[in-house]
Amino acid sequence: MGVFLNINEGKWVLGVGLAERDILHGWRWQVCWTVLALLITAGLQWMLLHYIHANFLQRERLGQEARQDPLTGLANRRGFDGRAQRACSQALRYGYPVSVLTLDLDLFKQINDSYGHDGGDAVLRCVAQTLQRQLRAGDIAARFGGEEFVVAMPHSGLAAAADVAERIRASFATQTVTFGDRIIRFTASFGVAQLTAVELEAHEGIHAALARADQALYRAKLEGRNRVCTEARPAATYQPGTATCR
Ligand SMILES: Nc1nc2c(ncn2[C@@H]2O[C@H](COP(=O)(O)OP(=O)(O)OP(=O)(O)O)[C@@H](O)[C@H]2O)c(=O)[nH]1
Repeated sequence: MGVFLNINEGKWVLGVGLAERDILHGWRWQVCWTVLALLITAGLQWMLLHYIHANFLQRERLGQEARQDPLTGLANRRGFDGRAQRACSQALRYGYPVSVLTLDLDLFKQINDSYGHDGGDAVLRCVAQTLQRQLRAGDIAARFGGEEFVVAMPHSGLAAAADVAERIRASFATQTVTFGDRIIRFTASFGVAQLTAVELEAHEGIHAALARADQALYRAKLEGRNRVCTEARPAATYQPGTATCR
């Protein structure tokens, strides 16, 4: 509080008011508290956002792991199903074909027996890498377990898919896996089938085509392995039980 006396042209003027220091004293504290409160709020918000982000990333990672084969990094059955289903819906909508191939390594037990489980695993990783190199970006490759792999190929009819399978087969047959100071050679057998219009439309129709590809694969094994077999007829008129090999 301040008292001011002003003598002006013989008149006395008395003024009473707060000193500048008193006014600013409260104001400064208010600013300090406000800034502190803002900083605390911002810190809490940052911590909350950080927690939500970390939680989101963890969920994403767990979801990814649930859809991925840990050995090869390819999709597992669950990952394949989701992506293949979407690919079939798109194919149906835009009117293009989808084919599938299944592949199974030949005499893989012998590889495990000769080079151990780690040697076998090295071959499985090599298979996955070769598939990723040979396939188009829109193709969906997966490991269903053991030495069994599948690929869904949007935009590929039966003949085109068989060509892709043949290219992969040839690639396997000529490449080697270096395991320590040893060289592992391997081959695989392939079955190929094209989804029918009904299968494209049906929920999980791709599994019917995979079953036909498996029948063709079985023929490939019977006929001597290291070969590609396709279902025998165009997908629209296919009767189960027939397959051609090359
Ligand atoms: N290294 C390794 N081996 C596996 C894995 N999963 C399954 N196997 C092995 O794969 C082998 C499959 O053998 P089989 O089903 O007899 O088939 P195959 O020897 O390939 O013979 P064909 O299919 O008739 O050519 C078994 O020895 C399994 O133990 C895996 O994740 N890693």
